[in-house]
Amino acid sequence: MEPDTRPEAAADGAVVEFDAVTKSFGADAPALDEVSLTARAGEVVVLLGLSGSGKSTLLRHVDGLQAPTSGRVRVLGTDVGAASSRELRRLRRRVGFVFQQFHLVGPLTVLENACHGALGGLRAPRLGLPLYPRSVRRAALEQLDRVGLADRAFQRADTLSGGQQQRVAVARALLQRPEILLADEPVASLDPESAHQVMELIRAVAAEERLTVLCSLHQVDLALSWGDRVVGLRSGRVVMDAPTAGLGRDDAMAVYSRVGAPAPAPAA
Ligand SMILES: Nc1ncnc2c1ncn2[C@@H]1O[C@H](COP(=O)(O)OP(=O)(O)OP(=O)(O)O)[C@@H](O)[C@H]1O
Repeated sequence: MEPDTRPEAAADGAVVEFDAVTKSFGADAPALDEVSLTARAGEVVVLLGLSGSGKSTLLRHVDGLQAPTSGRVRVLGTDVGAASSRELRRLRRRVGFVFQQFHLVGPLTVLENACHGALGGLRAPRLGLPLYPRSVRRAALEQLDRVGLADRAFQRADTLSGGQQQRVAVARALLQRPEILLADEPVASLDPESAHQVMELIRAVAAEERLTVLCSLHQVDLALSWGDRVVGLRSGRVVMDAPTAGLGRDDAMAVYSRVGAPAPAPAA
């Protein structure tokens, strides 16, 4: 039998590995301080922490938008700090990103916004829906169907509700056929019902595609409902790393206590 030479196939199934990662911006206290964590294929990891605790910085290291000051980040077999710009571009094609503010192009149709998920794999920029290959348009429609919005395909994106726009952003990310999905406070701008729908959708696609999800949230209840694991950050340090099964709301809330207050210890 041929040996499995795929670089991403770590023996323990780890697809994201942070090893003593510190990220400093100038003379300020580091945004990430000796962070070590692992995410495995198909795992939904929720990041909790106060504003400024380092959640976005951590996510930006996973798709190589930022490189560590020290320590090592390894994602799908790529050492992010040592990768060439070509290797980083290749990595980013395998990592989808969903943002709090959706980042759709409002005047364009829902379908064209979904098609943007294919841009990383196309040779030239596409201006206008007809310039996308038919296969891309078909795949984008399938993803819109999956998020329940196929009937809105030819509507302007900015005429949709916030929850619907975020579902379009998920469809756009899925068009990339990512192996990792990063979500930076994806439901912070949504009402509770829409937030629930978006988290349910992310959870469902993670299960169907064995996607690894890293998602920052401010809502502890959503974290406990939808995550497999909670990683708590405080001032750039991991102060909690625990499975959600058996984790109580008060345990998770301890992440938000101020410096000096006790918090659950990181998992061994
Ligand atoms: N490009 C940058 N230049 C300088 N400082 C930065 C930069 N990016 C982040 N920081 C700092 O790093 C720290 C962590 O920021 P980060 O955005 O990662 O926190 P966060 O937990 O995602 O916050 P929020 O919940 O408000 O989004 C903050 O002190 C922030 O000011």
